[in-house]
Amino acid sequence: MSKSSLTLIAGSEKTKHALQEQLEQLLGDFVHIKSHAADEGIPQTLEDTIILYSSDTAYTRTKGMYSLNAKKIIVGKRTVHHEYIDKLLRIPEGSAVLLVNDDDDATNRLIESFYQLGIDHVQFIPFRKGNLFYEDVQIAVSPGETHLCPSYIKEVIDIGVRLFDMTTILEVVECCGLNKDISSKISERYISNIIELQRKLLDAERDAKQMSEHIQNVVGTVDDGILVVNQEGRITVFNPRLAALFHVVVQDVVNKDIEHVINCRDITDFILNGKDESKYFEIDGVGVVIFRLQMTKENTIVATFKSVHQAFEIEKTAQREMRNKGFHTKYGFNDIIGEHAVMKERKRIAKKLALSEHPILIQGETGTGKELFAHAIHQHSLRKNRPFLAVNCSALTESLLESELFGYEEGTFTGAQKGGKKGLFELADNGTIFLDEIGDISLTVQSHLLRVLQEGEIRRIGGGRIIPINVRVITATNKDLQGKIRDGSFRSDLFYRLNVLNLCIPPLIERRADIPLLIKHIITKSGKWVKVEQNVLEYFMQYEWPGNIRELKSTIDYMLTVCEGNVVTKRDLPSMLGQAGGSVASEYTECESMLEIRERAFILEIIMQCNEKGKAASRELISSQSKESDVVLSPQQIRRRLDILESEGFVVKGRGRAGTKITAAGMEYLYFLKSKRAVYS
Ligand SMILES: Nc1ncnc2c1ncn2[C@@H]1O[C@H](COP(=O)(O)OP(=O)(O)OP(=O)(O)O)[C@@H](O)[C@H]1O
Repeated sequence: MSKSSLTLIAGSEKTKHALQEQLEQLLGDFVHIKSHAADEGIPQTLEDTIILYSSDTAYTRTKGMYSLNAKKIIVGKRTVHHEYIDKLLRIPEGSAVLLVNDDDDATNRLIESFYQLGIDHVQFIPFRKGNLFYEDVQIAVSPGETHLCPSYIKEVIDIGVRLFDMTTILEVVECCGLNKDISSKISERYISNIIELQRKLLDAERDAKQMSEHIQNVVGTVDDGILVVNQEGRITVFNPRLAALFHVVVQDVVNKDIEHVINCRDITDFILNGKDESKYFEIDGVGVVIFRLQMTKENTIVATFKSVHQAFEIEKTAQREMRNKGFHTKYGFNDIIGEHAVMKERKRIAKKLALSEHPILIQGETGTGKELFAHAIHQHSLRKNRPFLAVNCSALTESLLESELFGYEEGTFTGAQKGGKKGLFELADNGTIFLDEIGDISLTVQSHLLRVLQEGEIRRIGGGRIIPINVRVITATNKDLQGKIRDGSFRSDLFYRLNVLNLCIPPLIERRADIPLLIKHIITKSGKWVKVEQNVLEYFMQYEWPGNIRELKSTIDYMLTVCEGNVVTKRDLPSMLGQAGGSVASEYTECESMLEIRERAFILEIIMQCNEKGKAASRELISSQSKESDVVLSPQQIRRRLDILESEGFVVKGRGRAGTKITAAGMEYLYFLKSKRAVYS
């Protein structure tokens, strides 16, 4: 079959090329195509099977210029090149868009065809020659006539030459008398171009989806709660951390109105309309600071929820750094929780005592916070920038305590450090020394200490050199010192030296109203976002707390470790609560001494902390941490103790680098040891 023939007549050369290319691509295999542009001049005689005009304008502009002999004349209809539709759809909704073409009629027709194509999210304004300013217009669109655009317009989208639409192509196919197979092949070619665009759009959509999933995953790993709301107050981002805080499921809250999800007016008001950058809130007893950021360009608000615990952690790291450089206090009066009138009064008095230079004796039951007060007093004193050194007198043997306190000269005893060692009194010079459990020191150490206090100078063990010292002494005990004086185990002259100022800390049962506050404080510091069931609280309010706040703290720590989900229930109570001072000890092998209790508790505590962080608890790690505590243990000593703990079923030792793990029985035992330690006397 011989090829049909077609002549294309276009207005401009540029249009001619673009349309010739389109026709070649679609019909070139079956139709012979020639083309002319009015710009270049058209032959006097045009003779062909089909004469195809690029547009109405091309037809009316050229029709008298030549003699015409054709079987069929077609005036083509054109539409936006599919590749540009995507660009047009990306113009922000509601924008005013100037449509620039070289002919007013063509401009109007183009606008009409845009609307018909469904590109109606913007408002098209027709360009008129001679009118160079269009108010509020920042974007222009032009089918290849961009040189006509007013120069102030920032963004010009060139949609290129528009191509023949499907109906024009089908009309040509019909006139050429091509068989069905060929005509369907041609329409498939036309459609495949559109499918290609669709594919690109799908690719872009998939990329965007992947990117959004990636961002979701990143947001999911962040330790802070993240919330984003759009201008209508609907939630667009709500990360899992936040879902845990509000006890909701992420999928259920995205796209919901923020006020339906967070039903605390103060919080939603702050997020939506707050003037400050950040604000503190309590959400189900958890202290958080919300930081808000208004993203004006995107019309969204981003709120980050930071746990107060993190702030504590940062502070702790900073304090650790400080301590590495010198010896500093860890706590101030603000760390002592207690709103009960007696506590308030004790804090007021302690602040006054802090400012004097005299020794202070702090008395109170075990775990009432005596050490905490000692720290706070130093921090409030004029010596606050000088060292603060604490020593637990009951944890050391007599000779070790002496050498720790007063130091020794080189060669004093086997194993003594080369060059001798400074004692804590020397190290604390111009600062404060805190002697905890002073009631437990031997008569020998008592007389040594008395001499130091009377003379204001020390002599290292094994040395003759006198070293003047300027140290303020704070002591603490849970023992009845007067009773000890009566039975001759404590020197009265030392007592009067130490007890110049006296502070008595009340036990927890005398200030039960502080229990909820303390619970909240302990949970917040643990970093867990959980709630405590009302009946647990009621139980806590009735319990005697012989180990005071230390016992309360270790009970809550235990419950936080074993509880499931976000609520601490009565099920999580340690089975031994209330029996700490009672007969339960018979369940476990009796510890020989307070030191053994401390050692076992220390080792188990470190293992539990490591396990919680997913780290391996090696002997070396436990040993190195022990150096910073009041139980110093070598890796060999730890090995022996771990063997015993394993034989008792409290730990499981891993091979190689796996480290040791605490068992559930071990956790209960740890709790028991802590409470035992608390009531031990
Ligand atoms: N008022 C309080 N506010 C917050 N935490 C407290 C308070 N009192 C005690 N604690 C916490 O309880 C635990 C025991 O406190 P501390 O060691 O100061 O007690 P203590 O009276 O010195 O005990 P002991 O007589 O056994 O040496 C610590 O973890 C401490 O931080």
